[in-house]
Amino acid sequence: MKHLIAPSILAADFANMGRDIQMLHESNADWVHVDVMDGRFVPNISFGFPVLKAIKPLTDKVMDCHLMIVEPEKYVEAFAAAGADIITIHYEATNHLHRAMQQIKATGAKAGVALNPHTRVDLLFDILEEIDLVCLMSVNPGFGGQKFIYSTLQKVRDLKAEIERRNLTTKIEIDGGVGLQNAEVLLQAGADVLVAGSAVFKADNPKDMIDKLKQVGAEKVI
Ligand SMILES: O=C(CO)[C@@H](O)[C@H](O)COP(=O)(O)O
Repeated sequence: MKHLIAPSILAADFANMGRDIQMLHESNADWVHVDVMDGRFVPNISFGFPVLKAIKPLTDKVMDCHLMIVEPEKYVEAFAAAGADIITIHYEATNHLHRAMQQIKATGAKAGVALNPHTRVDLLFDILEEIDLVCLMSVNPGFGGQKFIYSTLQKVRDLKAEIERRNLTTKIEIDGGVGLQNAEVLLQAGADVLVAGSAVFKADNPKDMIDKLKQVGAEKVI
């Protein structure tokens, strides 16, 4: 499968969000990555489902919602109703991951799990069949513009090997510090989706940067 690019609107200009979504709509981006932060699970507050609801009608791109919030189960239906196509919750934020995956899928959305940099990928293996997307955090969640944590690479390889061994369709998404400097090595390790915030929105030409990230075409070898 050709890899997908999901620009993170955490790095967009919040005063011109409509303009930035229009830019993504016209671009070759595959998904729009929506980072929801509550000031409790992470030490930052971004935006919630009212913003998702406002941007949803502006594009038909997949809305990839990453909930960095405590008690995510309380808000799954609200995010689905606001237009989330993928709802990703944190492993570290729930005691009932299997049930939460079922809850998300019951809304019609795809179900994702995000792992903080310190959380082992094998903790997901018992319920991997239930997970549509694993988002491996390659920075500590909460802020854009951080440095990529290189130990993520081995996690990508280990997870990819397990997904292929079991012939599953679970996608691997990498989130944090991703750009042209590490896209190729991430794809070689087995990544399917690259989230890029600063790399896209701080570029002189964001649409060109999206094209460049899409063109990184390494053969996947594990
Ligand atoms: O979830 C997060 C941060 O918590 C990410 O989605 C960042 O928004 C990615 O930003 P860059 O590292 O690409 O600037």
